[in-house]
Amino acid sequence: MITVENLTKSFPGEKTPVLALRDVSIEVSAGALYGVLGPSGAGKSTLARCVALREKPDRGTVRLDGLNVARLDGRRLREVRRQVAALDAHPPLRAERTVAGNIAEPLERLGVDGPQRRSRVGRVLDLTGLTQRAAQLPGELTEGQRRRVGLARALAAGPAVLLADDPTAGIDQDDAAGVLTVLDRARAELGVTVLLTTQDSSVVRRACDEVGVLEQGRLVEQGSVLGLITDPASHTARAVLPAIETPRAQSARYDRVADVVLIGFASVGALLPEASSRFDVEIATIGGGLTRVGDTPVAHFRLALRGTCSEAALSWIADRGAHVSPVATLTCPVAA
Ligand SMILES: Nc1ncnc2c1ncn2[C@@H]1O[C@H](COP(=O)(O)OP(=O)(O)OP(=O)(O)O)[C@@H](O)[C@H]1O
Repeated sequence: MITVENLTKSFPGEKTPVLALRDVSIEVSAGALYGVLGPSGAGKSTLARCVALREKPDRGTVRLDGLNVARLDGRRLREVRRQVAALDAHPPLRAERTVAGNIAEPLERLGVDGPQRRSRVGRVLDLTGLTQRAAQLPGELTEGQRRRVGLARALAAGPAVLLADDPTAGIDQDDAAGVLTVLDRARAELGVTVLLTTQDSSVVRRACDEVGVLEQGRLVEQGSVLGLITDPASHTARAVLPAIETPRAQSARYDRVADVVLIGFASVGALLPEASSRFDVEIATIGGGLTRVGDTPVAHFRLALRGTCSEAALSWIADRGAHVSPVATLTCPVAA
């Protein structure tokens, strides 16, 4: 578990210091995939560097499994550093060494013996989908494959925490999906706690179970992604859910209009048809759409209902766990 408390970090600026982090506190559960989401300059890399012990904060504490890292002495600090791996955007791979050799390098430096080294390299090659590439040289790989070699290197020594600063930057959608799959497998199969930073909300939607949103060095929101999207006004919901772009006039022809967030197979597939037949109301979807958050189907729809029991149908939908926000309907001007 990573606990960051009241972290503040500034850098010297031209006239006044640049406040990169302002009193930021986050909590990353053990084994979670936590995404720090924010625009360029929000302080994401600075936060990742402070957690990776590569940067010293002005104020505040970083605890790894409850241990305040600032209080550790030389030997203990080196041990803790070994538990925290950081993925570089452009991993420094040795051109003359094979993929397997590059992955083995950090283990060689740690003095891990031959058989153990081979077994660990084999495991992370498999985890990163690079087994077939083990004997190739970095120059023969795509950028996405090189990024996965970097991940394999970072994971080889068996860290407890992996910090991935913008892991999908500069690679195409397919390569990005490959990198996110590896991060998910690292968490699921090796129990690694992953903290990634990104400007791309689709990375949070596809891969993260927890999120912290940074804006101008401040944490404006954090929590589980599925929890935060139940409030359509949250930063996470606005970044992750399909947008509703329905002209208001379209609502006028209905008795009730509401925006709903439906989470999970059961509610997305069955709730609306059941409400329609139970209450004998017509339910039309006049905006929004479907997406997936991780593996979970999620809908953000604008529903328009017609029928005397429209209100009761909406209450029934809400009682079954959907998040319903009524939308005011326009009344049509009546011609004189
Ligand atoms: N070493 C440094 N010296 C001076 N200013 C810095 C330094 N590192 C970061 N900053 C400043 O701190 C602020 C936060 O930068 P940071 O790189 O953490 O943001 P970011 O959210 O990671 O941005 P990006 O997504 O573009 O990487 C920015 O204003 C940046 O210019």
